[in-house]
This record gives sequence, C-alpha cells and structure tokens, in this order.
Amino acid sequence: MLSGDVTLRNARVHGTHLGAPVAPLMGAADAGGFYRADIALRGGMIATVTPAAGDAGGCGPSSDLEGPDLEGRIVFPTLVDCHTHLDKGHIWARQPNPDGSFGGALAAVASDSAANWSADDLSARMDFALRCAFAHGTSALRTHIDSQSPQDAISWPVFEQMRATWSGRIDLQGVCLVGIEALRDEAGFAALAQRVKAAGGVLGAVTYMVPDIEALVDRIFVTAMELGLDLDFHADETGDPDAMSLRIIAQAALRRGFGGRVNVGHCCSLSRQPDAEAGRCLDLVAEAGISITTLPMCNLYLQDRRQDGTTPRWRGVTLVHEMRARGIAVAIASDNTRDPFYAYGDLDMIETYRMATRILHLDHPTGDWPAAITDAPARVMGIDAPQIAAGRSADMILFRARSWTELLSRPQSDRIVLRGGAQIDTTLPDYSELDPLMEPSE
Ligand SMILES: O=c1cc[nH]c(=O)[nH]1
Repeated sequence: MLSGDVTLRNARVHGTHLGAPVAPLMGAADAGGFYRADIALRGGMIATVTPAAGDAGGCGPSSDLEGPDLEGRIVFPTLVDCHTHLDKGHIWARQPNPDGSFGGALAAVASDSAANWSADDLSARMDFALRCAFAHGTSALRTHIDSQSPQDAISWPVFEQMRATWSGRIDLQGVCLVGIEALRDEAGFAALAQRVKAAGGVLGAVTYMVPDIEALVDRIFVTAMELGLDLDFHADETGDPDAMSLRIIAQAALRRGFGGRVNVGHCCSLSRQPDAEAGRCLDLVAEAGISITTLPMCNLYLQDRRQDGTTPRWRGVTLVHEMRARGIAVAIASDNTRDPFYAYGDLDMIETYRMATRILHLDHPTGDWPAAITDAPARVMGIDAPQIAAGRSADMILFRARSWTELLSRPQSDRIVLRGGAQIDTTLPDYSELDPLMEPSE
C-alpha cells in the first residue's frame, strides 16, 4: 500500500493536469502531451513536482528520492464529475426503460419516484453510487435532483445529509431539476428556489420549445439574480433541429447581464442544425461566457433510438470541437447510472473519458481535452481544479499505462487512488447490497 512521505519517481503527468505555471518548467512534453515528473509527497500534500531526475534533460534533485519508480506510468489528479443524477441511480433492476427511448425514460422514472423514492431508498442508492465514484478516483461531483413537489421535500434533505457524510472525500453539489413548464407556477417555483438557496444549491431546469419558453427562461434568470444562485440547464436533449433553447438561454444571459455561472448540458440538437445556424448560436454562448457539459454515454444511448428495428445514424452528441474553437469551456460528465435514462455506467470518469474519446474524436491530437474531466468541470462547479501541483492535497490516480493508447484501451480496473497521500481501498460495492431495494413496487 502506498502512503506516507514518498517521492513518486518518473511519473508521466499531462500538461493540463500540472497547471499553467508548472508545465513550462518541466522540459519537453512527449507526443501525448505528458511530462516526466518526480512528485514528492509530504504530510499528505504534494510538496514538489520536478522534472524526473532520471529523464533525459531532467534537472530535478535526485539525492533524497525515496519511493517507487513509476517507470513512466501515467498519474492523473482526482476527477470532477459535474453532471450526474444520484437520485435516479441504480433503479434499473426494479424499473427498466421499456424501449430505451427518452419518453420511456421519463415515464419509467416518474413511476419509480412516485412509488419508491423514500429517504431510505434515496440514501442507500446515493451512498452506493458515491462509493463507486470515490473508488474510481472522483473527488467532486454535482448531482441534479428531481425537484417536483412533493419529491423535493424528501430528496433535498437526503442530499444535504449525503453532502455532510461525504465531506472531505467527495465535494458534493446539488441542482434542482424540473421541466421548464414548472416555472409557470410562480409561487411554487419561488418556494423551490428558496429551498435550493437554503441548501447552498444551484438553480436548474430542463428546457424545450414550449410556446412561452423565452418568458420562462427569463424568469429563471431573474430568480437566480435575486437569490445570487448559479444556473445549470438541461437543454435540447433531442435530435429535433428546431430545438433551440440553448440560444434562448444565451440571449437571456446577455440581456440580463447575468453575473453568475451558467452551465448547459446536452445541447444535442445543435449537431442536427445547419452549420451557420449552429455557429450563430455558439457565438452567443461564447459571448455570454456559458460553459457546456457533454454527456456522451447517455446521449449515445438515448438519441436516435429507433423502434422500427433500424440502426441509429448519428451519435447524439453536441458540437464540442466547434465550442472549443470559440473558447467555450466544455466539460465531460457521466450523467445517469443504471437507470431508465442510461442502463449502464458506474460513475467512473475514466470510462466516461474513454467513451468520449471514441464518440467525440478527442484524439489525434488529444490537445487539452484531458482538462475536460478536471479543470473545466471544476470551473462549472466553481471549485479549485484538481492538479498535480505543489501545495495541493496528494489526491491522485496512478495507472498501469504509459501512453493514451495504453490508458484508453483497458478499463484501468487496477488503478491506484491516493487521497491525502494514502492509498484507498478501491473495491467496488457489491450489487447484491441493493437487492432489498429492487423488489418491484405493487
Ligand atoms: O438525461 C437526462 C435528462 C433528464 N433527466 C435525466 O435524468 N437525465
């Protein structure tokens, strides 16, 4: 077991995980953007990060290097998952999606939440999911919380309890999730916004093209400004090119001069629109300083799902390269886990990044995409980005891989996770633990 004051010698650290001031001091990066580094851990913190002493051209101190020689294996900081749904997680066995469609998911979740989402049920499933995320190396996570009444009164206290229980291991944030039409009930939404504010949460909604969409989006911005809350939307999770609520969100942010953070997830329909139309929308998103979160696994699963036995023709994901070209911050996140919106998943951000690389072509070159699971989601959440940098807690993941092809070809089930410099137990919870919760409801 790794722990104590050691130096991890001859590690490979990606430039985006070192932090801007450090990378230029580290010598030359390899073709994958990795630097060879010696990482000294003292008292649970990273004391120094220096060019690997044994590396050609390295200039780091070599005399007091005690600790394992990683022989060029990759070290990541811990990871940030900024868009999940802990409240729905792991219900698949009792409430599957009958046909894998978006509509099927909505109906299945509505039925399961009405029948089963007690405080005990939510707590057990959320804790299970967080133990998975922790074992995989996640240190911060934002969850959306279905917040239609009366579920909000059950789910938000559970979330607050979970956040306290997990404090110091996973930094938890909550966002309320309601359909945008819920804002027609002004008093009801005002009460929900106060609940979210009291919990230190973020205001959110699912946006789609209802006739009064502009007024409703405007209302959520006004509410967020009055209460000093950030915003996080689900927008345009459809292949319908006429779904343009992302543009309406950007226009509202600009019109209102919104000073908080705005993040928008999904935005699938953008990639079904003519290039010029999508480009105009993205110019507004860039101008408004909005960040985007792409959810490639869930979108691949739900979008273009056909009921006629034919094969899907598009990948369901948004225009991430066009966004980055405009300087828009793009985060990658897990989304749903073993629920009717996504039958699979384990809150493993390495799986998510591996899938994102294939689905979104985040390779050849990799460029700064590794920041999409550390720096970019940390910005979405307004927290410090995990980094391999002096003065940071020694929170990191060690892989038995030396290049992107080695890292992304295997599930990395044998990864070592250090928290505060000590190796944690990465044994995943057993699914059978959930069996008592999975009896189908009457
Ligand atoms: O992808 C989605 C959309 C809405 N609600 C979810 O839980 N997931």
